[in-house]
Amino acid sequence: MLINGKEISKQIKEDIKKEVELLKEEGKRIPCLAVILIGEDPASQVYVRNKIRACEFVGMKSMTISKDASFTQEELLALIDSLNKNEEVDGILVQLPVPDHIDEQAIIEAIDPIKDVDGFHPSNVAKLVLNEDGLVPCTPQGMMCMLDAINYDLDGKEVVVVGRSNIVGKPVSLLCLHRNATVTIAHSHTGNLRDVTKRADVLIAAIGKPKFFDSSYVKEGAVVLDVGMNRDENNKLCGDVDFDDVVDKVQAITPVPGGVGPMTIALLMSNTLKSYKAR
Ligand SMILES: Nc1nc(=O)c2c([nH]1)NC[C@@H]1CN(c3ccc(C(=O)N[C@@H](CCC(=O)O)C(=O)O)cc3)C=[N+]21
Repeated sequence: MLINGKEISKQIKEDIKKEVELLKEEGKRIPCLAVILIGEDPASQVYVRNKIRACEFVGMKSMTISKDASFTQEELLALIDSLNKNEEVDGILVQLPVPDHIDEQAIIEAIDPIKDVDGFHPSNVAKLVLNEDGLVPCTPQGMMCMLDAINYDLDGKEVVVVGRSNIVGKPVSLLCLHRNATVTIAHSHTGNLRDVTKRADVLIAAIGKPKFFDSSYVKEGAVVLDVGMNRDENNKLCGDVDFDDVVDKVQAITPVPGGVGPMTIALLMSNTLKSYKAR
């Protein structure tokens, strides 16, 4: 079974669109997302454009603030401060990665946690660890929605997450744990990775290596969620999973493109609406 992220994300955005339309009918203020892009990375420009397009689809306002790569950390902190204070702005997203001369963690911590639609601020991270209500990173949330879409119950299941980033690996592990899965986090220092991943009822691939996981890494009947966003030898978009090799062995799998990526954007809209309501 193919888990169609494009379709599931469309449904989520349709629901948000209805909520925003209701706000408009009631004469209320419209939710607004501010996206900051530093530098000219072409991939980042594509993602930011997709985010703005999603705002238009759901009827939200958006602000794109593009600065060239020489923009300083002090200037960026001042910009974030002004957006924190701007009553019209509900969500603030600084597109990552930022140039080397900017301290990423300092930027994340400068964003008002109530406007932190990425869910990367330490106070939102703490809430996630404690299973309290807060803003949760978009990609991990999107993956939970994909499991919900196929009615997959994580309770008692073995989940193996490969990758330990703050953006994907760690938060998705916590979400699975909170649904009573047995969670293993594997990474570049894991010995016998194949032995670990072959135990997985749910395999979450988030290492950034094109087509790394072939069928020898996957248990028969597993569910595979592919977070990879890579280019293959023909410069075609591909995931961390060798889709063609794995597809016949699994219960369900997410494609790339059209899988986790579109879900990330839909959940960004959802987080922006959540920030709006909280404010
Ligand atoms: N502060 C911050 N927040 C992020 O959420 C964030 C970020 N920085 N930096 C970069 C990564 C990457 N990311 C993607 C979102 C959507 C697609 C997406 O829509 N992908 C399409 C294909 C897009 C294409 O054609 O290239 C798909 O998979 O079907 C991909 C990648 C968000 N990120």
